[in-house]
Amino acid sequence: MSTNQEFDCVVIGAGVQGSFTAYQLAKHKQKTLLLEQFILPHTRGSSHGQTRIIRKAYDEDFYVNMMDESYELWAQLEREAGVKLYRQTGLLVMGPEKSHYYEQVKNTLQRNKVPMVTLTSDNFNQHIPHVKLTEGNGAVVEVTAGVLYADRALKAVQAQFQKLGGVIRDNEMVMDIKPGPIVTVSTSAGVYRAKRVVITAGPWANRLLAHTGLQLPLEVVKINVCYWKEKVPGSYDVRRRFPCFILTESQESKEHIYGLPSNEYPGLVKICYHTGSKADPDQRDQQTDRSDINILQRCVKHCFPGLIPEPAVVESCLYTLTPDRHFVLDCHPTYSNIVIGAGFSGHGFKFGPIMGKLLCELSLGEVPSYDLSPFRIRRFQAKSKSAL
Ligand SMILES: Cc1cc2nc3c(=O)[nH]c(=O)nc-3n(C[C@H](O)[C@H](O)[C@H](O)COP(=O)(O)OP(=O)(O)OC[C@H]3O[C@@H](n4cnc5c(N)ncnc54)[C@H](O)[C@@H]3O)c2cc1C
Ligand SMILES: O=C(O)[C@@H]1CCCCN1
Repeated sequence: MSTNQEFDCVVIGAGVQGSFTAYQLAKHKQKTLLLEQFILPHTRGSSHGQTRIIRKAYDEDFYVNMMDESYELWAQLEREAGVKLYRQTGLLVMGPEKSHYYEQVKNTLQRNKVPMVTLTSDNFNQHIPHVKLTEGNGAVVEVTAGVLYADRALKAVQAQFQKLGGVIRDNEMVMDIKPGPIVTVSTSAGVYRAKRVVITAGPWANRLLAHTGLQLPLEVVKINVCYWKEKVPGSYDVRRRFPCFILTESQESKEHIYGLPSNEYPGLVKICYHTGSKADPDQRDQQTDRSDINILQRCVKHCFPGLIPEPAVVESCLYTLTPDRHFVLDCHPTYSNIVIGAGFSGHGFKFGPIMGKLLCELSLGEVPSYDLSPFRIRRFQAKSKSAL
């Protein structure tokens, strides 16, 4: 393909958000190019890995409402692609009974009539074996939550995008963006012109936005993705209906600790800490701080007696955090034909299908299907530096 072509839309970044956005644009008959700096599939950004949690257990109604449709869109992709992407496991949410966040999650689930079971200290271990419920903690199970097969999902949505006539060019880094009524996108291999551009560059978002004179208050942190060995094989196995879980906070940690049943690596349970240390996305593995792993070890020792409290495998991933941990879904404040999806703050994968739909709507100048006020750039007013 000549590298001097014109498109209706160029999407920059083939993570889960860019891939679903490109897929939605192609569904809307837009001649779309999806650009990715690395050879696909890769493990350098935020969307890689075998599994992610899908849930409605949030403290905000707007996330629960979006998740209603997101589940439907995940099922639609499963049908179109003929692959299984979702496995229901339930989600165990544990947290201090009286803490604001735990109470908010419980109330939001009840208010939105999300199927859930409230456990007590008396019946907890009948439902959830091999886990210790800390004194003073409450526990609810969100029934329809489960596991998304992340790598498989990326492959599926990118394949559907191509089947719809979409073009993916990977191993092609975007080096410059020249805004205008027709945007010029220069890459390591050529120059493209497009009526509209969507920037879904994950941890590299601010690098790209700099070409448009905009910086957002985003912080990139490295996540140590830890897997812990079962003392008795199968104790925490997805086939024994062990659920995903979130421990909202504890003595050891102010941030969530979360995990999934042993699945992708037989006999190993993925348990991570919901933040990490500041990292440069291109130097991720120079960041060697392991204080998060120490927090996880104390939690595993205290709450998961059936696991060896030393990670058997440690992989890594990146979060791009906004100050309020809500996403950025908006048009560029100066160039309305440049749309931004960024700052997914470690919890955006499950929303991929909805993010694709919303970023596509923004790009086409349509009224978004949901109220995007929690996600608009203006909320950072004092913080976003626009040189223009
Ligand atoms: C360990 C971990 C656990 C998580 N758990 C969950 C979970 O259980 N449930 C959930 O819903 N979410 C979860 N998340 C969050 C979720 O994975 C992310 O929010 C989501 O993947 C972000 O996707 P993205 O497309 O914005 O970013 P990315 O996947 O990073 O995609 C951005 C892409 O842009 C490309 N790019 C950047 N710059 C350029 C350029 N100049 N030219 C071309 N391409 C470029 C990058 O190479 C990358 O492929 C987790 C994240 C991590 C790290
Ligand atoms: O988005 C999620 O569901 C997971 C678990 C909770 C912390 C963020 N990542």
